[in-house]
Amino acid sequence: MLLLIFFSSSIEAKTRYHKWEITYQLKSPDCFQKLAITINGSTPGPTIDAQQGDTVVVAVKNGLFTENIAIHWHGIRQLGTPWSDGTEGVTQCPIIPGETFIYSFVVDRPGTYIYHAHYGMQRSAGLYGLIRVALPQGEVEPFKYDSDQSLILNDWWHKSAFEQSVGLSSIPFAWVNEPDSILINGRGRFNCSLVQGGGTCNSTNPDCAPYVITAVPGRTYRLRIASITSLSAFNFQIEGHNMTVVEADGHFVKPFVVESLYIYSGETYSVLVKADQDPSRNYWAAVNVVSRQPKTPTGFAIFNYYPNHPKKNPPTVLPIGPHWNDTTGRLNQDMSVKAHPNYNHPPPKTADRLILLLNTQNKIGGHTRWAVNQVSFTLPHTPYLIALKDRLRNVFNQKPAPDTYDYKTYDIYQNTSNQNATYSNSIYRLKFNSTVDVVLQNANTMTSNNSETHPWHLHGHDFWVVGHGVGKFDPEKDPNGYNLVDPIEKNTVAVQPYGWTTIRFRADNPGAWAFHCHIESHFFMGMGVVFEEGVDKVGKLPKNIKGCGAS
Ligand SMILES: O=C1O[C@H]([C@@H](O)CO)C(O)=C1O
Repeated sequence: MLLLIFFSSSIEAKTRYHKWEITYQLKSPDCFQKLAITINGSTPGPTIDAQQGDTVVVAVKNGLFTENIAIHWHGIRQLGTPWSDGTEGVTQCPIIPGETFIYSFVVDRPGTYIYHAHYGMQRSAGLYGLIRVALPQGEVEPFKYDSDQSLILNDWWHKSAFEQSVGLSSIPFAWVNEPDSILINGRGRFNCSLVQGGGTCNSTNPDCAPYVITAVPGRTYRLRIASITSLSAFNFQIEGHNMTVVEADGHFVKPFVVESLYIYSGETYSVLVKADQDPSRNYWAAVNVVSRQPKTPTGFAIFNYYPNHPKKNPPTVLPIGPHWNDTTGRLNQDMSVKAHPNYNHPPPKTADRLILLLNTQNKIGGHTRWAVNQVSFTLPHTPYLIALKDRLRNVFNQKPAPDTYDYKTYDIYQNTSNQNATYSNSIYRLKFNSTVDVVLQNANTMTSNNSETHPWHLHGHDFWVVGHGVGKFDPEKDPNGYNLVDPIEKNTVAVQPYGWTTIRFRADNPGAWAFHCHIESHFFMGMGVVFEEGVDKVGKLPKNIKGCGAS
């Protein structure tokens, strides 16, 4: 009998309740004091730990005085709960000050995920954290480790999210510029002697003491590394230690070894690191900006060999990482990530629809914007999920968004300053259960000889990364090179400068789902689209997502 009770409780899914209050607080994560958006007083917010199959319930109270909020559960597919995706304007109305909104969703896959604000530019104000989903009782990962630790990487500005968003939407345009510092688990280091124009900066503030990972010599550490940057692509390394990549965006990877790991905003990886170097000293864990000219000092934590003092600085200089402009190195890593042979679910061999998306930077009516097939995305006042389900037709542009661009004549190396793009909130409607290929095509920006890296994130799905290439995608030839054998499944993938990336997914999750560049300012400037599938199959919408626009 006892055994029976034990058995049934160990397989029963749990409900994990969290009660959060979102408030502004003065914080000094990089020694410089700034107003940050916190969860129960902290940034990053609390880690959500759960087990596969559990239901996570988060009651979010908006304790900001004058700002709305919404929180997205990044990498969680929201099967059957599309209204809990937390995407303001797409799946819900924002949570207004003083109101409490209850998110409730099932974490259906083990792995490492993120949560973050999905309203305006609030992510860069500090509203983010980690979600770790363990395997069911009795199951183990296809790799071994002695200890499981997490590092959440971020970029940080002293300017407020308000000042940034006003700059981005003004004429003349004011770019957010490179971050002031890099944060590892919410800790960074700004050189206080560089503070201009006042402000409080205290280099001995314990808030900005470097994060320490303590390792026992000979042991193997699983490090879950997540990037939630608003802009930067990073390279992460632990001086002198190789890392074996074993997980990407919640999927087990065919293990491969790197000296350093490239990680883009919205991605998560697990790596295994063995503490097998000289145990008489500590080592730097270093984070460097790549793919944009780095103007931000190297971020660092201390990889501390027990029993050395955790605050003992390594005797070496901080590693500077690979050259920022080494696109080949980054593309090589992109192509090395494949599904683990025992967890491989190959994609359908053909797709029912091909959507070619050209990413360009444009001027529209004097504003600097990003566009996809010459359409710069704007969010409607009535969230799509509500408009579609309740058949409110005049609340967004009903004309389908364009499936292609003029790929025969478009020169991806040309400067886009003379291109004419338009604003729209039109969407892509996908046939339920169809297989869709989306090719992300990168191009030159409005600056000559410049093309940037964009990490694209899909809500509500994982996709197979079936191909990456350099130059212009050729729909006749390039699909012949697709990996349909063991492509990795992910929710975020980068498209490299002047390159292309193809993802394949099944439109099998009823709802309305954003697909966008995970650089916060780029989505703010229009770099995104929305897919709808099977909205007629969505259950009754909860009332609490409504109340804005025509809803
Ligand atoms: O969207 C962007 O704008 C700037 C620059 O292109 C114009 O100032 C930049 O680097 C971006 O990524």
